[in-house]
Amino acid sequence: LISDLSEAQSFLNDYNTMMEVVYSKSIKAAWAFYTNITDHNREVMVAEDLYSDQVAQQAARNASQYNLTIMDQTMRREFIKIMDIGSAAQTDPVKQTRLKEVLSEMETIYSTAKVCIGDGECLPLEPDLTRLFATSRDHDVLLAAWQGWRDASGAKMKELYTEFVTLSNEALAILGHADTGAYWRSDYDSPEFEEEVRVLFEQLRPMYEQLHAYSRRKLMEIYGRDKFPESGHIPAHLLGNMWAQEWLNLVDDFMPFKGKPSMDVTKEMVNQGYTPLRIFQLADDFFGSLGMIRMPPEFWNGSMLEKPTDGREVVCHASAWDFYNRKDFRVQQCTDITQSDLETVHHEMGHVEYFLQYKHLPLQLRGGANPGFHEAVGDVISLSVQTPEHMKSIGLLSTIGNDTESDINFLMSMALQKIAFLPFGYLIDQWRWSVFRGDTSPEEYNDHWWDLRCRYQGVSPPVERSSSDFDPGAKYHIPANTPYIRYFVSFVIQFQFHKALCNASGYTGPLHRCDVYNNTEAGKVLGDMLKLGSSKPWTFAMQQMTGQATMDAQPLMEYFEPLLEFLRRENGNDYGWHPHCPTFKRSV
Ligand SMILES: O=C(CCC(O)(O)[C@H](Cc1ccccc1)NC(=O)c1ccccc1)N[C@@H](Cc1c[nH]c2ccccc12)C(=O)O
Ligand SMILES: [Zn+2]
Repeated sequence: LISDLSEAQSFLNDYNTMMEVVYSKSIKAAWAFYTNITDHNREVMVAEDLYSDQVAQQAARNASQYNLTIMDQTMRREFIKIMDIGSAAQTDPVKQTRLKEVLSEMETIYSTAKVCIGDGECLPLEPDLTRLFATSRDHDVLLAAWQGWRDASGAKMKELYTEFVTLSNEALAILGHADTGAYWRSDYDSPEFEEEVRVLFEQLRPMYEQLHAYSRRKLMEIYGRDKFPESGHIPAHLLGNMWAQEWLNLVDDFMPFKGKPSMDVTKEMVNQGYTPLRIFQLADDFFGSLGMIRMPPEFWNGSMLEKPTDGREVVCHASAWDFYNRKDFRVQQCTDITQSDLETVHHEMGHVEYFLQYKHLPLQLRGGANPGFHEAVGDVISLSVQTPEHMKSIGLLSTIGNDTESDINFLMSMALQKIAFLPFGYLIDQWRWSVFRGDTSPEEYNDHWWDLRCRYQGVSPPVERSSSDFDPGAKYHIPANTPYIRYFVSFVIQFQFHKALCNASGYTGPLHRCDVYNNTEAGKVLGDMLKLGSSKPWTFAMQQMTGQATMDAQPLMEYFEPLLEFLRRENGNDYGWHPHCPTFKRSV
């Protein structure tokens, strides 16, 4: 083994120079495909990816010649990351090509899926079906869209997903990973990670149960009790979202105290002629107010901020892009003028702020402290933006009610985004981890999915499901093969971060009314954490920013405490649901 540190350092320098060129070329090909889905662009992307995999394989082989024991922590960390190349480890060209083709085919099916309704009109997910779920209160229309979407997306990719699981596990086994899920969990540096997130979920479950009970009661008033199963579940198509993952669109129906200003600023944004560009400029202004890095010209010139109108098929699910050349940083989003997309814009820009803050680091250290950190950055900013104070200061809210009732209304709008999401954020990778480790066979894919949905989310299928359905495939992250527990982690730690920034800014009021806009002390605390990238274990970054080294649900519970009290009073003993899905009465 080579035990010369200067040689190891020059290997790293050469590696960075070479891989910046290789990766940015491969990412440019991916961008071309995501912003214009054609067979040609897909083939070019697959070919570029195969090439960069081979270069990564060679670099990993070279890196394994060096003696890690003589290196400092950061250099050793960099070498370990260079050697852990994930699914790029597959050296069989047929299998490697097939793996990439299967993934790009599933991504294409999902991103071009449409639901054809009556008069030959076929609706895509964004913006049409998303708007329909936000605005329609027609049970049958929602059911047709819910079922149609699953027929057009998930049902079309069950065989492909089955093939993907085998190919992915095989590739990762070459590096010694037990399965794909084990590889994904290794990003959190803790062998007890599964247990840690289970404990967090159990801590937060009672709060979700209270919100679920309140929501169920409100929905029964709208749709009639006969539309709800005896088991206590809420039918999955009635929560204002294609996956029932966030319920913000129901805020006006769910508002506890009527007669107060609506917490849904979507109408106001439309009335004021908001454009996608203006929403991005608003988010950019917030980062600037914290003394953090604003988006560079390349961002504004290169990004795709709205769905093209030239008939091109694009991947509309939002994404942020680091081209690993320290110059090009972009967002791709089919931005609609809604409050939900106002959040997503801040979420995506949070990814880019992280890119900008760590771009000075060697390539392998340009990543989140852990994947949950990357997902939390934009959401922390959004917690300040959504306060009534901030909404009023940007002219999207007319009056701020400081009375208890207005406060509860505001907390309800936040709970419909953050509390509603928790079981969904938790269950997706419970399902995937069990598939990757072989505990769930392809015949069981859909049944296990609904078992988790009924058990943890208290949501049931509105129509009977069959084994030819593949409902997990109707959610972007499954065909896109993007891990999901990162969002559950983010929804917990973003409140720890929010509390740390509020403390740093000298704020002493209730956590849910804190707005750190214009506060450069808060910006410094956040920026200093982002600058670490993945150069240190995430516990170090957490300790530096919040004073403790663990994930902790306490700040989230503190934030929502006043609402929980209200919900417990409202619900009394009328809460909870049967862990198993309701059975469908066979029509005789
Ligand atoms: O998927 C997203 C946002 C998209 C993303 O920014 O997380 C994107 C997903 C993606 C990953 C890989 C390829 C393509 C898309 N992640 C990134 O762009 C990204 C970029 C760099 C580092 C890490 C992530 N949000 C999730 C979770 C979520 C629901 N509601 C929310 C509200 C606010 C924030 C997140 C959510 C969802 O829509 O279900
Ligand atoms: Zn994200």
